[in-house]
Order: sequence, then C-alpha cells, then structure tokens
Amino acid sequence: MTPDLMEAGAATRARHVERQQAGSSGGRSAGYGHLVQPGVVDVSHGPILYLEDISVSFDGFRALNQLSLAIDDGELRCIIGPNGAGKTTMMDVITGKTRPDRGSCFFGQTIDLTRLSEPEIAHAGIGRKFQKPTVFEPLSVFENLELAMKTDKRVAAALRARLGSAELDRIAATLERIGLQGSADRPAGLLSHGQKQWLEIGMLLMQEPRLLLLDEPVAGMTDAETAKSAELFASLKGDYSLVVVEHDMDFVAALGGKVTVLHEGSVLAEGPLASVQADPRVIEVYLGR
Ligand SMILES: Nc1ncnc2c1ncn2[C@@H]1O[C@H](COP(=O)(O)OP(=O)(O)OP(=O)(O)O)[C@@H](O)[C@H]1O
Repeated sequence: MTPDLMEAGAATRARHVERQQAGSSGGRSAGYGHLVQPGVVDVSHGPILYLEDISVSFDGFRALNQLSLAIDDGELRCIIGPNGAGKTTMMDVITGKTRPDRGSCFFGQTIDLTRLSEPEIAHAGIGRKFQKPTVFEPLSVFENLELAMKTDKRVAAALRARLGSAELDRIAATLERIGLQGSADRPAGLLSHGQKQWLEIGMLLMQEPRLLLLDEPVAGMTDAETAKSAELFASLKGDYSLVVVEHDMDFVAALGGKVTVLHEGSVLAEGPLASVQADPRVIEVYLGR
C-alpha cells in the first residue's frame, strides 16, 4: 500500500470512529449512513418525515422559504401548488439532492437527512419516482423487478444469481400488487405508459422503502389508468407512507387524505381537499387560474 493510501485509510478509520462516537451519544443527530439500518425508522412519535424551517436559495432566489411539514407514518399526502412553488425542490431536499441553507429534515425521530448522501437516504428507506418512467425496456417485467431487488446492480451478474423462494414470492406479490401478473414475461418496452409507471413503482417496492416520493405519477395516463393508479396508491397507504406531487385534481380527490398547498416555498394551506379548494388564498394563487 502506498503511503497516500495508508493515510487515506487511517483518515477513513478516524472518521468512522468519530461518527460511531457521535452516533452513540444519543440525541437526534445520529444520522450517519453506515449507522442507518434499512427499514429501521423510529416513528414512535407519529411522523415519518419532519421538515422544519427549511430554506433553500438559488442565486438569492428563495425556492423554499421556512418550509415546515410533517407526514405521519402510513399517510398518503398530496402536495399541490402552482409552477415554481417549490415542490420539486422540497423532494430534492428530502432525497439529499439539494442541501438546505437552513432548517432540519428528519426521517422518523433520529435520522437527520441533511447529513446523509443520496444513496444513503435511498438505503435508509426513501424511494423516489420521477415523472418519466425509467424501466429497463429490453428486460422483461419480471427481470426489472428482479434487478431492482438486487444490491449488485450489474445487470448480467444480478440476473445470473439464482433466486430463492422468498425472493420469488416477493416478486409474485409485487406483480400482483401493481396489476402486472399477466405481463411478467413481456419486455418492459412493450408496456403502455401507465403500465411502465406501475412497474417502476413495483421496482421501488422491491427495495422495501418506508416512504415513497412520487412526482406527478399520473401525468400522461389515460382515465382508466389514472383510476387504476388511485386504487394502487390507496392499497399502498398504511403499508407505506407516500408523498405525491400532483396537478390532476380529480386524481387528488380520488386519493382522499390530507392535501398540502405550497406557494412561494412555504405551506399556504393544509387539510382535506374540499377545505383547501374553498380557501380564497388557494383559489387566488392556484385553483382559480
Ligand atoms: N437549480 C436551480 N437553480 C436556480 N433556480 C432553481 C433551481 N431549481 C429550482 N429553481 C427555481 O426555484 C423555484 C421552485 O422550483 P421548483 O421546481 O421546486 O417548483 P415546482 O413547484 O416543482 O414547480 P413545477 O410545478 O413547475 O414543477 C422556481 O422558481 C425555479 O425556477
């Protein structure tokens, strides 16, 4: 080993010890990647996600402005608001893509998301789906789910490894959940847009997340696909926590539950859809347009 590498190794070990000491000191700041076990999220106080006073600026422009928000464990929350309200930036903060200038962002009671990298946040149990489906088109539906479950993401190696019966059962249960049990052997590229979106949700589920962040999941879907998506999401609620950013008010209505309206980087209104739809401030900035 070269002296440089030895030095780097020593520095890494020192950081490891430092982090372990920080982690064992109790308190809320134990959010270090290798100490976060997947699926182990302390929701004893209710919320699975807790944002407090989050601000993010881009070149002096405040995309998030002292945003505070709490999502309960098992809740399905819709986030609505006009273009530029900060919805995507909020998702970016939760997943570690954007670091807030100030404020705190906790996954359960103890996991400080502002101190974790994007892969560490995914590993801790937060899955994100972007608007456009990103499935592996030449692979079958089954293989897409299989690959999503594997930690070794090199396609050939992952698909060569034999599946155990527990893994086969998990894939079968997910196929059923996303309504693609009859399409397991179809190449994903031949699926409809809606089916690709469901497959991608299935791929997220294979990673056993606790919280799912979904960005405009029904954009571009047919009415029938949108209705089926509402059923799927309703079935996920309770087993998972979901945060859904959506502009389609019929879909939001079909999902039920609490709605948060963002405007200029903070919460303008929150409550059942009917009450936020009747709020004159919401009508003024968003729904009345
Ligand atoms: N990387 C960036 N650099 C500069 N400005 C940005 C950046 N990302 C977002 N913004 C700005 O921050 C504001 C909030 O953007 P954001 O994408 O979070 O809004 P949104 O509510 O998701 O909007 P939409 O409904 O259009 O997706 C916008 O004015 C946007 O132009």
